[in-house]
Amino acid sequence: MIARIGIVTVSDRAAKGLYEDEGGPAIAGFLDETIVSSWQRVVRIIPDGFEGVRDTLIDLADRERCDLILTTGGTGPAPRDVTPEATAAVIVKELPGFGELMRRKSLEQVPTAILSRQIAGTRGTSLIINLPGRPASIRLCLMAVFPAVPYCLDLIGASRIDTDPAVCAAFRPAV
Ligand SMILES: Nc1ncnc2c1ncn2[C@@H]1O[C@H](COP(=O)(O)OP(=O)(O)OP(=O)(O)O)[C@@H](O)[C@H]1O
Ligand SMILES: Nc1nc2c(c(=O)[nH]1)N[C@H]1C(S)=C(S)[C@@H](COP(=O)(O)O)O[C@H]1N2
Repeated sequence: MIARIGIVTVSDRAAKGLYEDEGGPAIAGFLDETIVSSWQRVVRIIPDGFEGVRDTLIDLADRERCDLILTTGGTGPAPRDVTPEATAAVIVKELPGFGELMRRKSLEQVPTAILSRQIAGTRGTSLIINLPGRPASIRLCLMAVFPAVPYCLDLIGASRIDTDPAVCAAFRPAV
């Protein structure tokens, strides 16, 4: 099966068209550069808000059958930042290591990295990962965690993805 990857920008202003979304294209650019096997993208740009983010994640996981879903935005402490809450409502198993590692790497870039409450987890055969809203954070965060993503997809029965080791070497423990 060809892997399907959901790319979700959660931003009030990008959803209204007040600025052009740079987060979704930054995620897609990383994936284009990194993944050498075939994959299909499913793109959404939605405003902040619990129900909208929750329903989008459920739609991408259960109906669109996305193997991997990457969100950007809405992870901070502002009142409308509820992407982690919506993600927590949708996942069955949390994978705390993803958020821990992304925050640790981001802290080398900005002290405000601790303000991101980004989480990750699985729902059926989908892996969902939150990224901060700042487009500059996306490559850094994905470079940190992506080596573990293909094996995680193997373990949950999702479609296989292969990466270019020159960009980001996937680690699959020998069996
Ligand atoms: N999708 C995006 N495209 C381009 N720039 C973005 C995007 N999301 C965030 N940014 C930039 O990063 C900054 C911090 O992102 P944050 O998610 O906190 O935005 P925000 O203030 O909550 O507003 P909004 O939800 O309307 O994007 C924004 O002020 C904006 O400059
Ligand atoms: N790598 C990286 N991580 C980062 C940032 C950044 O600029 N680079 N911004 C931080 C800031 S200022 C905030 S408020 C939080 C949450 O951002 P979000 O609400 O846009 O998701 O992410 C943090 N993580």
